[in-house]
Amino acid sequence: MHWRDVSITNGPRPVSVPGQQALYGSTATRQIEQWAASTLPHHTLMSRAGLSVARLAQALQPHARCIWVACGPGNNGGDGLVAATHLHRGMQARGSKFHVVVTHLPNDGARLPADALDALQAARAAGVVFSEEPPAHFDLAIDALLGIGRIRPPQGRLALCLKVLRDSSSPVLCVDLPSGLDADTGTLTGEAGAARAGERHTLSLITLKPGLFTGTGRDAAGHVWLDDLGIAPPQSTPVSAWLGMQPTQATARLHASHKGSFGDVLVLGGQGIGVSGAGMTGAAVLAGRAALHGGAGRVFVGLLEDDAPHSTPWDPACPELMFRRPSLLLESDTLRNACVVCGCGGGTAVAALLPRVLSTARTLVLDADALNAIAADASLQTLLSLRRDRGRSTVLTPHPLEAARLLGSDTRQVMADRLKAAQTLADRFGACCVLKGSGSVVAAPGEVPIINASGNAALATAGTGDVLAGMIGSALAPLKLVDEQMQDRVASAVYQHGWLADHWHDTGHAGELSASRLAARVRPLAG
Ligand SMILES: NC(=O)C1=CN([C@@H]2O[C@H](COP(=O)(O)OP(=O)(O)OC[C@H]3O[C@@H](n4cnc5c(N)ncnc54)[C@H](OP(=O)(O)O)[C@@H]3O)[C@@H](O)[C@H]2O)[C@@H](O)CC1
Ligand SMILES: Nc1ncnc2c1ncn2[C@@H]1O[C@H](COP(=O)(O)OP(=O)(O)O)[C@@H](O)[C@H]1O
Ligand SMILES: [K+]
Repeated sequence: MHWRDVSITNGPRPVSVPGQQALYGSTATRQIEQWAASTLPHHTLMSRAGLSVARLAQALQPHARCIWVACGPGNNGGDGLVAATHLHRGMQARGSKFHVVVTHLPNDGARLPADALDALQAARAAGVVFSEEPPAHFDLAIDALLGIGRIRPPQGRLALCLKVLRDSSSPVLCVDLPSGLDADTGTLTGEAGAARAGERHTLSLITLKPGLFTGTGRDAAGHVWLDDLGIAPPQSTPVSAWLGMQPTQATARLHASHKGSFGDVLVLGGQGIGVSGAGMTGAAVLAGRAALHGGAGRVFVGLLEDDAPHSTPWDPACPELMFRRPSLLLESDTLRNACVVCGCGGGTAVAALLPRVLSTARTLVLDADALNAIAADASLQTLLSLRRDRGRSTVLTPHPLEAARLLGSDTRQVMADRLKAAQTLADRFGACCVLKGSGSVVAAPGEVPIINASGNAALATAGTGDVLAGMIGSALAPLKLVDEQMQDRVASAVYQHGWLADHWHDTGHAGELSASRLAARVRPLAG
């Protein structure tokens, strides 16, 4: 996601502050809204919301001649009507070439909410122009059709307006949420799909919502802005998720440190071409390189089903990697003491190692084929679930299909509620779970999940998940008692992974992003 800074002295601000931002789902937001409304004069929140929308619209398109405001049947539409009234007054003062057009879509036979009705009457009294149809051309559209209210599948004029908004090559400013986006899950209702054509902005009101940052939310929302409307959520309101935007700078290492200070990583994976005919050696090498660049003191790689048992594998681009036969590694202290990254390119061969790995490794990152093997074997699931009680730490790094296999569901169900899928896996297996994809979710047992704010589709290329597994391995390797710090530490690695993709072209001409180039850019995390 690219945050854009627009100069506004008060009101909305761009969401680009490092640290963790609280996200509140629709239920929590409604609680905050109702609590705030009960302490303020009637119509205050909608007045503030509409003014904020109008100001941001002006800042985004100061020279717009025609602004189309699409207003729905609820309070989101009310916000749009207040904004339209402010914009209309401003445009009127500039002359006859400038105008605002409102398309208002009340529900047949249903009453407008009181605030929205007031806003409609004020807009009419101010002389705002209403039209049944969107104008043929507009320089900016304001999407005030649907907000955090209940969403039904759109039909008729509502569906048509949504399509015009989603196809618009002119900028669109969404009020609170892109209409049709579920605030809690980031799934989008309606057939038109996420906008692809023009610039998109979303001004989130009172709270930031999880759905803006995961699943299809990021594409639908574009640049996200927040105006809290002067409301600080009460401490008692539970946070639904955190938006993870960790700093990535490494701190200087102490002079009096040695390679043992930074821990060992042991990568088990990379099945050779052997009997199956499908070689995936590179996956383990990528994880190993990432772990090394991520600051691990030593990195061992155990390749599975070695093709040429008497040859000595090595990585010419990264000769620091130490290759060992898995049979030796499984019997060594390294398995117990290192952070073990297991499964990258593990193929079918990894299943045989898992009983020993699950019972012995102190800290374990399970990726790819290790997850598939566990999904297919109830006894491995039991071993995994027992690890936490035995004082061992585990990270699962599934992409949505791997998550679906572990959950016994399908990818559609996982994507329908990514936060829930990640949290279910974390709670069920007593492990930290990174559900990968746009807006990766980092969940831990009994903790509020973190949605990662960095990364983009340049990462959708083979091997970047192996790099992430290695990065998490090096992030956890130096820690002794990791459980308390685990989720934040893992989230920092996930953030750096995405950050590197977001800043790929900042430092010269490195060519397009590939997994091996990505691994080479990894740096040790702070702390
Ligand atoms: N209250 C406050 O203090 C503040 C509120 N604020 C603003 O209010 C927004 C929440 O307002 P809201 O609760 O009215 O929900 P919103 O999403 O606007 O409308 C839901 C309506 O849409 C309708 N509908 C849904 N699908 C449909 C379909 N397919 N076809 C047709 N109709 C459909 C649905 O109809 P129903 O299903 O109930 O029949 C219902 O009537 C929030 O996002 C923020 O922008 C801010 O101003 C801050 C202060
Ligand atoms: N569109 C995207 N936006 C953000 N991150 C993405 C996107 N596509 C892929 N990624 C990230 O790239 C990595 C891909 O991992 P994975 O699917 O396991 O690939 P592989 O198995 O090829 O390594 C994950 O960290 C994922 O979150
Ligand atoms: K909206």
